[in-house]
Amino acid sequence: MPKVIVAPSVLAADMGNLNQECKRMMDAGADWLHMDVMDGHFVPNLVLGAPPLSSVHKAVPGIFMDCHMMVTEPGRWIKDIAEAGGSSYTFHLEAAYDPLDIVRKVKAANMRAAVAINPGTPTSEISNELGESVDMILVMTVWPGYGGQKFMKECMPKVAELRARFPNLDIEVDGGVGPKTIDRCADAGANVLVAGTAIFAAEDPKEVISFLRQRCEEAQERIKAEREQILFDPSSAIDDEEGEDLAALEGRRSRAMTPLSHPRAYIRNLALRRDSTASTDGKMIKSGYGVPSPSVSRRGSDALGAVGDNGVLFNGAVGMTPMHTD
Ligand SMILES: O=C(CO)[C@H](O)[C@H](O)COP(=O)(O)O
Repeated sequence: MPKVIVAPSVLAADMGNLNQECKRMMDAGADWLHMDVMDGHFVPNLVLGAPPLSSVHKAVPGIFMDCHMMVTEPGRWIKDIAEAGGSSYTFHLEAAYDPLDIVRKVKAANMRAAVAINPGTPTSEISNELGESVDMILVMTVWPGYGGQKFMKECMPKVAELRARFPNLDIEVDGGVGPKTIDRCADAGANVLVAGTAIFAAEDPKEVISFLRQRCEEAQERIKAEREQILFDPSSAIDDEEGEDLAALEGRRSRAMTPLSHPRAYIRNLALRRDSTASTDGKMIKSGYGVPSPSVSRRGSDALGAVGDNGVLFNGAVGMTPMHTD
């Protein structure tokens, strides 16, 4: 799993002292600073732009500015943000006419390229080509525009699905992330954690940053260990949260397992499917809940739907899993 990165969101900073606020976060152990840029059109708020970012870049040595562009014309600001010292440029998929072209331009400007999706945008909108061309995907866990909103846990299946498709990609979550919600994010597979209010308003930001990092690293270790155990002994894939095993779940599609209802078991079983598929060397691709489809060739499965990283079939086996709403 990729390295855990904690990025305080400056939306919750004292904007009149932005340079000082960013230094304060770096001293508290932040890896990146998440710079929210809003144009008043894509979101109903107006915040930041290249000049203040340039000032921060000059005043805070070694800062990594993770620029989240909540703007209607994402291609328009690439040069300005690069010249201001931006390290990463995240544009919204909803605002992009040609996302791959934006990615090319961002990389040509020597920044990391990332794409963001709003709570209402499904992961199916992110093509394999786009996912493989970016350095990071940002899954918004609130509707963008304002800090201090309630974390939307219903966005976690999207994180889990993207983690399964792109095992080594940075996956960022932003909105309502903090000590109370970190476990959901970490269990779903997020590794870049943006938190505004939870860090800036804390009495001890250092403590919050290290808590978020620690919980996420622990989840990564747990997922890795569980995955190794499954590879060693596939029959151990018992859902310890509900006491149900894979075989039982297969016969009960109407109460499907989802990342939200059974987060740890869901990720374990995605890994199991991925690895057992990979081990057949492309001769057999599994679909649904571990049901082999020997007649589906790699070419044939491409026609049915996308084959994700390591051969996971995304013709709906994961993406269209009925949601468990209770
Ligand atoms: O992009 C954002 C809002 O559009 C912010 O980064 C986000 O809301 C962080 O703030 P908080 O942690 O207080 O929710």
